[in-house]
Amino acid sequence: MAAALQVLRHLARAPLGPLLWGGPLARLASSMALAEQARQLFESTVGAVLPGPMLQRVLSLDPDSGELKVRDRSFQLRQNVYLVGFGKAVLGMAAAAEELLGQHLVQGVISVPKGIRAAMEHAGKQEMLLKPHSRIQVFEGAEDNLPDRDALRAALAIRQLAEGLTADDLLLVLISGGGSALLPAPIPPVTLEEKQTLTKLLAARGATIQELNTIRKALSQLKGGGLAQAAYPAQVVSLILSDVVGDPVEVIASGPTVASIHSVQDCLHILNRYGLRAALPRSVKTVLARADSDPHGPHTCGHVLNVILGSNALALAEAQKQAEALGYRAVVLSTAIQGDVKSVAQFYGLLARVAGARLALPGAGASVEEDDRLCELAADLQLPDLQLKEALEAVVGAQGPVCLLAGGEPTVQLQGSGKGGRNQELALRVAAELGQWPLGTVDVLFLSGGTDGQDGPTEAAGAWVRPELSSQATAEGLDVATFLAHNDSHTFFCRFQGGAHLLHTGLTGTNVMDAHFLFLQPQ
Ligand SMILES: Nc1ncnc2c1ncn2[C@@H]1O[C@H](COP(=O)(O)OP(=O)(O)OP(=O)(O)O)[C@@H](O)[C@H]1O
Ligand SMILES: O=C(O)[C@H](O)CO
Repeated sequence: MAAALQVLRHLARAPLGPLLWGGPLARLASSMALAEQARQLFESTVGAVLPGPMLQRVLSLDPDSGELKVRDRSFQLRQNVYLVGFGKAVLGMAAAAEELLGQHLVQGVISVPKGIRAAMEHAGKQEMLLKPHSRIQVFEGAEDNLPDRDALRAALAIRQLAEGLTADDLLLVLISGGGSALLPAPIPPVTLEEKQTLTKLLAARGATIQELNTIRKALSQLKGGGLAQAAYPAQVVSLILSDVVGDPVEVIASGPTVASIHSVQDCLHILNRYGLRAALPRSVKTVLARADSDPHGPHTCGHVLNVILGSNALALAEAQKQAEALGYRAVVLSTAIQGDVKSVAQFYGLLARVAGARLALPGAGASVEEDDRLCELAADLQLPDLQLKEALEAVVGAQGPVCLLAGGEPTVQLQGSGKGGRNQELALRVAAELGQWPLGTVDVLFLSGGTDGQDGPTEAAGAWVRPELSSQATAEGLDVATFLAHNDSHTFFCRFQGGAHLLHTGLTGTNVMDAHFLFLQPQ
């Protein structure tokens, strides 16, 4: 990485190319207010992964022959399709699937978050709702993303439907983030309450989603390939909307149609790591001990086709196209942003400084120390797909407005009892970082938004900030550091300039993690 920056320092001092800034595209870019462009770009990002368009990209049905195409695979339909689904985005996915399948759909059961139908109705999003005489039965449950009795009822109805299928049937499985909590079917004698407690403890102690879902799979009848097994010998097609970095089908919603490859030893390591092994309920120990000597071995899933329908990468690819159409030089930095929100904010703050300096003074750039520090921050975050060198090269070559795009899911270690979400907290922390640097003649805006439209337990999707935010807030009597110390970013943004920096979309009906945009515009 340090070598990459040496090259960039050289590039930064190279003679200027033709001056593009001031051309027609750039004029278009400057004609709309930057904040409005950021908002519109976020909407386009979400629009690319809405259930309807996503399904239509992957599925097509020939109404005459009844041939269903799923990417390059074909299935002959003869009113033999059943549908199950679980996840935060599944209501809209089911509506789109029912519309497409028509009379071929015999019956369906879906498990979706409590209150989602009322919220979609309230927002006037008819396309996210099932038609009045739908063949799909809807269960709502898992309030606060935790498995509950309602979700258990849904899971049992889904299992029953799957178990009744024959070799002539096709089961369409719709999966999205939040699916684990919406499909709880603990293996007896583990109870729902015991599973809920273990899940909560693991999450509170900082277990990753990979670790959490490894444990969930070991204790569940339907996760880790159990649903596919229940549906055998029917053919199974799973359509998956990814909310996990890297789109691992075995992790998303705990992979109900993907054979689990984890051993009991893997589970014990995880439970040890979080200090939970000693206090395990007897039932959990019994199920783990039984799994070790299971004569049937892991579930086999040869009758299953798993397809990723949509992801953060797909959403950002659309954002990149839209930003370019607005006259920006747009680069996708990473779709795997993870790590503590403080480190992520430091990274974006310094990135703005380093990139801004290159844009303002193409022959000079930032200091060697700043370049090196940026590399260190990037290395600490361990982002497998980071395109830092490419992004900085693009800045040097742009000589006009630049938009750096990224996605993922940073984590917030909650210390205060304030109201916020990881996107609003990230935006506020980035504002505090930006306030430290003299960015001179470059206009900077950073936006962070959750693609599901709800950031933490707030009504906002996220927020956008500029370098002058901290000083403007001080003038309004608001101290950014105090709000951050209490994880109170939402309260801050509600008060600051009357809430003008909040990103409000309402529930979007989709969910592919978060999107981050960094805009840099020479003045
Ligand atoms: N006061 C707060 N400040 C900052 N972050 C918070 C606060 N309260 C909750 N959070 C964060 O919000 C997240 C939970 O909210 P949310 O439901 O949007 O995320 P999620 O469960 O990961 O779902 P999704 O991935 O679908 O967005 C957690 O990451 C949590 O740390
Ligand atoms: O449901 C889950 O397990 C998480 O949202 C990850 O997909």
